[in-house]
Amino acid sequence: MKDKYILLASCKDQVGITNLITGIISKHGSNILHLDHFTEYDYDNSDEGQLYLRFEFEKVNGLKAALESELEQKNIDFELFDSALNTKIALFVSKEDHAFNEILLRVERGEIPAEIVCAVGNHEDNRHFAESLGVPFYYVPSNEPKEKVEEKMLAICDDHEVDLIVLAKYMQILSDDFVNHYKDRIINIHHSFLPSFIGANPYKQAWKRGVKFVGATSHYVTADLDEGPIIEQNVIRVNHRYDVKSLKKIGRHVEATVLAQAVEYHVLHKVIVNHGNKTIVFD
Ligand SMILES: Nc1nc2c(c(=O)[nH]1)N[C@@H](CN(C=O)c1ccc(C(=O)N[C@@H](CCC(=O)O)C(=O)O)cc1)CN2
Repeated sequence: MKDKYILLASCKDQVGITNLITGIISKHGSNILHLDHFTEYDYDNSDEGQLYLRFEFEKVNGLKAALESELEQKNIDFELFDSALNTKIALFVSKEDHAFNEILLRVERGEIPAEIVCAVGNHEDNRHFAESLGVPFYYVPSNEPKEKVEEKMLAICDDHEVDLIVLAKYMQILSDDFVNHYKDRIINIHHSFLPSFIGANPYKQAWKRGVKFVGATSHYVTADLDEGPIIEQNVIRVNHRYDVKSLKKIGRHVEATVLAQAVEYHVLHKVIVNHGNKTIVFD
């Protein structure tokens, strides 16, 4: 497949933006391969809408610079990605392996177009599987002050030029400083259908509540625990016969697939985080 650019753009909704961008692309002789757009009007203030756009188009000399110049002049927020450059992922894990293995295997199979450059664990349990796939595993125990633990993890991520951190059931809360290093570039899998059951032990909370569905939510990580912009969710039916152990068992499959789908959306550059702590996930 030919290399291409992916453009994510957003601005105040107004006539002519799509025409402006398609005009620049076409003027450089590039073929538009995909185009998607969405306009959101505030529920309380229907006067001002926000336009979100996603383009895929052929790489052509001079086009990147021309687009960057024009979009900056027009105060359009944008990110321009080169499909030839794979996202570098750091996988963080504690003890549970289901989400960790799912991401490793999907990248290994080429189903998720990315490169897992390292794994970081606060337990040694998942070292063997990571190293069996050639992924360096760094053991960073969390029995030291959080600041020291995170200093080590940031250094590992810097050394590997990490673009995206994926928390595959990593069960330590990251500090504001750490999260700010990777704004909208840390994806977590929470083992409940948020906003239900935030925090620790969501399956125990769900069992006590007598729910008829359990679920999982993948979201960008912010300083507010489990409150970040939601990328993907799913649920599975349960009933009164499920104890907490059974809920956890059936939930593992949902957690792994929801996280994998969220990571795939991100590395395909299909996600825009809007100002309202929500996401637009393009087709
Ligand atoms: N800054 C953030 N860090 C993390 C988030 C997040 O949303 N923001 N998600 C968690 C994962 N997680 C739920 O999905 C989660 C993990 C652990 C706990 C928790 O309370 N753990 C310990 C305390 C650990 C600590 O103090 O570091 C506990 O059980 O008491 C709650 C939710 C990953 N990090």
